[in-house]
Amino acid sequence: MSADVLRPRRSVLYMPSSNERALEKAKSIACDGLILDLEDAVAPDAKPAAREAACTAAASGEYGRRELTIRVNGIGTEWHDDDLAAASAAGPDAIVVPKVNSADEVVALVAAMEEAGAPEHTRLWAMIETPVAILDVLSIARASDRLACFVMGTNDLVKELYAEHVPGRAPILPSLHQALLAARAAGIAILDGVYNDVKDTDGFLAECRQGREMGFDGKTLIHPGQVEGANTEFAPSEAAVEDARGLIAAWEDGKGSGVVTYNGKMVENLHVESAQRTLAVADAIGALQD
Ligand SMILES: CC(C)(COP(=O)(O)OP(=O)(O)OC[C@H]1O[C@@H](n2cnc3c(N)ncnc32)[C@H](O)[C@@H]1OP(=O)(O)O)[C@@H](O)C(=O)NCCC(=O)NCCSC(=O)C[C@H](O)C(=O)O
Ligand SMILES: [Mg+2]
Repeated sequence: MSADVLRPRRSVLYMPSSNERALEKAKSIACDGLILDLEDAVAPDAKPAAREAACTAAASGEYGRRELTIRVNGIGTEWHDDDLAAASAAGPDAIVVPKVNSADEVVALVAAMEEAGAPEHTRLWAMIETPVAILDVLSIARASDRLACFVMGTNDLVKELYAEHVPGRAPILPSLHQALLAARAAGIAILDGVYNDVKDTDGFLAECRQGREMGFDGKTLIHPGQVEGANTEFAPSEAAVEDARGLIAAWEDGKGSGVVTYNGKMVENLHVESAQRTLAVADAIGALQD
């Protein structure tokens, strides 16, 4: 397991880069990552100033352990090229590109980042939020070593499918699973989409739990009030850590046999590997400092 794959991404908060107060506040929010937005959350008139603010923030080194990313405007928009060039030069941890639709687009994005002088540590994160992306998601996931993460854009996906936002998300589960399969096959991280109702804590926590059970690494968020819940739901619980330790101990006690039981359940090598991953994730979270 590489360090990058294990980097905690339980809570990744979007914020409009045009909102100076929010950019300042973010320095003390306990999220694992930030997406400084230049796209949907920023009005057309405010985009040039927002671009400058995001790039200044990314270059400032003032966001501590938080993984700092900039979401540029989409390919083909009037702002995209300038956003990508400026963000590349600023050197955030990643550049998030909305509505990525093909492997060719990934290759072209990486070439443009390199041409604009993006430092090696600046990765590409691709938003998966259209039907065409879902239908070609494995080739997108495998298009470049610089692509480190998928971010689900569930609002755009619901819109494009003519679907509806419903509890349990049945209309988009096949798409979410398809993207998860591709991310895991390619060995990259994947973040769940946002929960729009910032006042509905129960609904938000239920959706976090669902995302974690499906296999997402974390959730994208739109409000600071969602951070604590995501941090808790996407971290292994104390019980899960204890269970993982017990399972590994039972396996080691029965060394030599291909299968043992723990708490009455069959344990094989693959369960041991899952338990080791749980402990590695818990350790990576435990090592975080503010
Ligand atoms: C959703 C909001 C518009 C709500 O704003 P507001 O009503 O002002 O919230 P509060 O009054 O509760 O705010 C309390 C304080 O917290 C700060 N704040 C609020 N949101 C953020 C944030 N995201 N990051 C940092 N700080 C934040 C406020 O400034 C208040 O601070 P203070 O004044 O000091 O008390 C608002 O939360 C918001 O704008 N959220 C982000 C929206 C956004 O970025 N949208 C775009 C990304 S989502 C998307 O596009 C998904 C995808 O593409 C898809 O297709 O699904
Ligand atoms: Mg979107």
